[in-house]
Amino acid sequence: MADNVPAFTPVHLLTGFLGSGKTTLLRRLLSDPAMARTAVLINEFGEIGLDHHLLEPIDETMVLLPSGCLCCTIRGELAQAIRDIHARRERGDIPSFDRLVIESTGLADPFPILSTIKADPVLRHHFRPGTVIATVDAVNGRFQLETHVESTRQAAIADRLVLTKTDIADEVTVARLLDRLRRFNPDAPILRAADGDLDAPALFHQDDLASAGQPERSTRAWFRQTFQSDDPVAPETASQPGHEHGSGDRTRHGERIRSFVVTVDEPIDWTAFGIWLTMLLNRHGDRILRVKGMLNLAGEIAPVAIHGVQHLVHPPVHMQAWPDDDRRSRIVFIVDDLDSSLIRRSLAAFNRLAVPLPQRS
Ligand SMILES: Nc1nc2c(ncn2[C@@H]2O[C@H](COP(=O)(O)OP(=O)(O)OP(=O)(O)O)[C@@H](O)[C@H]2O)c(=O)[nH]1
Repeated sequence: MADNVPAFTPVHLLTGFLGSGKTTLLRRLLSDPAMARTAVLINEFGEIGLDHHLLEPIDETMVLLPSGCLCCTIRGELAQAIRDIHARRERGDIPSFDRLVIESTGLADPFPILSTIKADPVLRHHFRPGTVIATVDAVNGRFQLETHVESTRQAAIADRLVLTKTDIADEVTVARLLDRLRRFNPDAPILRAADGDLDAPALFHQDDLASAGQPERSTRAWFRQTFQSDDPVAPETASQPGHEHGSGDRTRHGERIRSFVVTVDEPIDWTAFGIWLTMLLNRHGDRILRVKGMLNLAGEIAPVAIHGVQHLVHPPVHMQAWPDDDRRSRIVFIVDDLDSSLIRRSLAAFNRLAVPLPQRS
């Protein structure tokens, strides 16, 4: 058995709506030496995962879960992945770790993820639920809270809320968002990602030091009470188009929200692409929940990462190197009730570069 393994390893959950800054925050937290002994599980809603590439570097304590959403379609895989990483730690096959962080998809309902750890007969002897951190996008957050119940649940259950993008949001927007957040999560500390002194210990360490069996803190207790009642954001009762609750597998993202990938074989002209993306998000931003990609730009040796969230286009980021031999540009879209062929056609028409793939969903 590996040395210095805590009796109950905390499993922290990093949640937050699509594009709200989970991976950015995780990358920042993992760069803190105090977070060295951390294993990470990443789950993305989409045909191909990019976050593990965007996090670089990757080692064997970082695991990309199968595509699908943790809260519904791949809960079994989550339990299995945690069991696997635990077994590899026990055998000394991977560096030992003191905490596990799960970055969930931006559409995940956090409650079933936490329940998985408690419900699994093996996991509950070695792991315990840790801190739930939810990122909330200061620019898009209010709209997302109003239109997507997943976003409300994520913020409601959080032990800590991290407000992202306050550097590009105006104060009135931020104040309104804070007011709304306080209505359904009155006591979680709210930190701002843009503040330079945001540190990992403030988010995690308190929990890591807690002994097993410590009473759960007030937010989660409040969540449980609330969600046993008929509160509008309760998982048992909430319903909205695109997130269906049936019997059996209780939470499945419905037909409206879908993901697809557009790949482009030839190097892309950045100016043309930038204009196309800006126009696309201007026109359809309400229904394009997320776009992210790794582009092979003409004249660049390494890929460039692009991010869009609804109407917002973030500045492109130059990555250090290609993560594998595939040199195609890959652009992942998560859309709400928008036809993928429209996007494929529009990109193809714009610069005649898009190579359509068969649509998955
Ligand atoms: N200006 C600014 N941009 C931010 C901040 N946090 C994140 N971003 C940008 O927002 C975009 C999305 O960030 P990600 O960290 O990929 O978001 P995510 O929640 O992991 O996205 P999904 O996994 O797709 O749900 C990126 O372009 C980030 O650089 C912030 O505090 N300020």
